[in-house]
Amino acid sequence: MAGETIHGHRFFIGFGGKGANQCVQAARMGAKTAMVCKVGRDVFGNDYIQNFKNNDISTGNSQTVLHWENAIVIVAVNAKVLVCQLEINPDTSLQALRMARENHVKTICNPAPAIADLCSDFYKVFDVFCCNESEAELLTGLSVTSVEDASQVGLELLNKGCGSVIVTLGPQGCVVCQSRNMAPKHIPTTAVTAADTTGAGDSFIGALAFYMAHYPTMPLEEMARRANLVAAMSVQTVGTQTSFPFQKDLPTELKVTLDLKTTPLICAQCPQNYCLYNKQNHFPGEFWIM
Ligand SMILES: Nc1ncnc2c1ncn2[C@@H]1O[C@H](COP(=O)(O)OP(=O)(O)OP(=O)(O)O)[C@@H](O)[C@H]1O
Repeated sequence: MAGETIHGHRFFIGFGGKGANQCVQAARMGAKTAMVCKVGRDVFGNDYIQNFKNNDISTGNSQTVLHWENAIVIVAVNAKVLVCQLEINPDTSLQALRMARENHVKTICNPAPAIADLCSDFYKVFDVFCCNESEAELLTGLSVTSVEDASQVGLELLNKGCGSVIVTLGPQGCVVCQSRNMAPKHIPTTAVTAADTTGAGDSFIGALAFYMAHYPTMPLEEMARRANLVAAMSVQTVGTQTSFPFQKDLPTELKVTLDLKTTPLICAQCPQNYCLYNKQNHFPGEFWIM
């Protein structure tokens, strides 16, 4: 009842915010990451920034502020991938996405928390639009309860101007739609025993950002398949950031061996210099540096 004092059984504070979670997951996969944000100049803000540092995330473009004020921050764009959400003023995200595009930086837009009347420009300024079922519903007005529904909203989002769309579907994985191949593709995930699915979407996006940065030529479906598997690992442990796997926890198939980054692996089975990391995931025409 409202106003009633009751006994709690557990108290837990964890770091969050979608952007922060996604950044932490990408960093744990091995990506060089930076977070651009403002936090309050207080104990929570300090701990928040320290958490980024603990995860090897650069905070040089983040600020602690006493009073919330608006400022235009021009960040020299020197990144492979930019990930934006709608947790800040959408105009700011839109501007950042435009700047990234002008500077040939790949972009992921995660329209969360979703707003029904998202400016139509939004659908045109990023490379990948990644949303969950409820966000997809709010943005399109179509209900999403199945793979078929997700395929339908994916196509609807392509009609709004998106180049590539991923709709995540919890234990059913995700659906990928691309304007250059209008057939939606369902990418299932492995069945796991979920302990806590909070933050699964952020783990998925962090992993996706990592693959986009490290394997720019990998097909989006393959990135989504791998991101599914990383997110599936995260749901097996309680907590949000605390459940996100590190590179060392990943099965070999999902790993990038960073010290081999400059050593191309040549595929002996191919007539050309294809790089083969895993025989199951071989994409002719690509040269991967692992
Ligand atoms: N029970 C599960 N089993 C396996 N994988 C899961 C499960 N739940 C989520 N996932 C993985 O996580 C991805 C994102 O999940 P979901 O669609 O639930 O995102 P979300 O609703 O944004 O999550 P959240 O809001 O909790 O961060 C899925 O595409 C899938 O890869």
